[in-house]
Amino acid sequence: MAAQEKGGKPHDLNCLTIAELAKHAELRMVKQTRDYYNEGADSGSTLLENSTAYSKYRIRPRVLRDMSLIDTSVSIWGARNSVPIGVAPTAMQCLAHPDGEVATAKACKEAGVTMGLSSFATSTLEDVASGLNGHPLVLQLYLFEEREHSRKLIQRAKKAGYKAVFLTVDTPMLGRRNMEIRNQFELPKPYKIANFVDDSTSSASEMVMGGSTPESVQGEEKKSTSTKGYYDRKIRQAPTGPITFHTHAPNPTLSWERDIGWLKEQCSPEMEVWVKGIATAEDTYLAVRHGVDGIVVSNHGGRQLNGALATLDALPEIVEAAKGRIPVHVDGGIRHGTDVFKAVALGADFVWIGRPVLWGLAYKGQEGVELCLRLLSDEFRLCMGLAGTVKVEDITKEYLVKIDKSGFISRL
Ligand SMILES: Cc1cc2nc3c(=O)[nH]c(=O)nc-3n(C[C@H](O)[C@H](O)[C@H](O)COP(=O)(O)O)c2cc1C
Ligand SMILES: CC(C)CC(=O)C(=O)O
Repeated sequence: MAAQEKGGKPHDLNCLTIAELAKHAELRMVKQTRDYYNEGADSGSTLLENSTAYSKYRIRPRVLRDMSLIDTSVSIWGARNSVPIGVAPTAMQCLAHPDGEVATAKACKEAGVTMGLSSFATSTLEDVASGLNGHPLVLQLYLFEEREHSRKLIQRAKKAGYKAVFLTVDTPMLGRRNMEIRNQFELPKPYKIANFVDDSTSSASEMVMGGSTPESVQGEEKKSTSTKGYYDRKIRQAPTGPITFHTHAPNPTLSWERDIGWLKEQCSPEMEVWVKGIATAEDTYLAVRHGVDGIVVSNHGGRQLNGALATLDALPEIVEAAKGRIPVHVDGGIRHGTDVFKAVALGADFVWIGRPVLWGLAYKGQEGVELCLRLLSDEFRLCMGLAGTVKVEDITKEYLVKIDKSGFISRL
């Protein structure tokens, strides 16, 4: 069902909001995928609070300003992004739709937004980049203990024209996701963790989750062809989380001192180095001191440390600590154009969207991702217009108030 929106693409009358998109997607995903995509760690309280934090703020709209020429775009990595919104890296998108990350990338190009590709994508980074003609892409990295895997991946990303790497720093071990454990998550055939399929240093193309017990580690041993060192590692990793993925396991040894310098050397000069998963002012100072190019305030969509602060609540101290020296992006719980406005008003330069994109992909492949991005972009544009802001730079904390539990309203 479709109706023509004035001057734009047709509305999908079955799906006018991200909440409706989530419902459509739910019907199209098998249980294992739905649980993997939608779950948070432990009780899911951080997952929930990432979204509800937005309702603590209300907008102070200004009126009688000429709103006929609104510019929602921002500059990022030398290109114009149509809105301050990017697609966050999320693993294994072929679970949502057979076209997976390639469809997401095409939708991003169509919408004029940047895409983040997960290291654990089910499409190769080259397939995702091909045909995008320089449209900005960033590669999310898990820096493995075996540096060779990461080094190769970085070289490939440089060659394919990726603009930056996002080192994920909130995952020294995997958060506890109980539904994954219960479902004994397994990446179904024929899908592969595509970036490592041809990696001769390991056999990292299969993935099993849900194995936090020594028994399930043993279970996977039967499926694997890897070396003894690999099993040693898995056994060492096993009690720390519900996920095991061959030699490419979460790396508990990551540190500012040893790893950031190494990563910068590997990426320089073609790609910037960002860290994704910053949640405090203290780590923001360290990020600046270690020369990273930017940070993403993130708690991994509530999938890692449950009980961590909602990202919107963490944002102000981080913006203050960064003092404009490096860009500050944020993700987590963004489901409305007004959420994007509020995050920008609190000092974020840019926001990233995770699950809604997966829902779009599950709903209608590339078309569904385009729909997701269009809904958020249209809502953001409308919010800017109704709040009285013509350019993204106009959106400041002057446009927000905070409302506490008893209804007390304070200016920021
Ligand atoms: C299914 C799923 C897979 C994810 N995979 C990765 C990943 O491979 N690497 C990473 O850094 N973050 C990953 N994330 C976290 C996202 O990049 C992002 O931080 C989070 O989804 C933002 O929250 P939102 O889903 O509420 O928008 C994943 C999130 C989901 C939901
Ligand atoms: C393969 C996983 C480690 C991907 C991830 O980051 C996630 O599921 O949150």
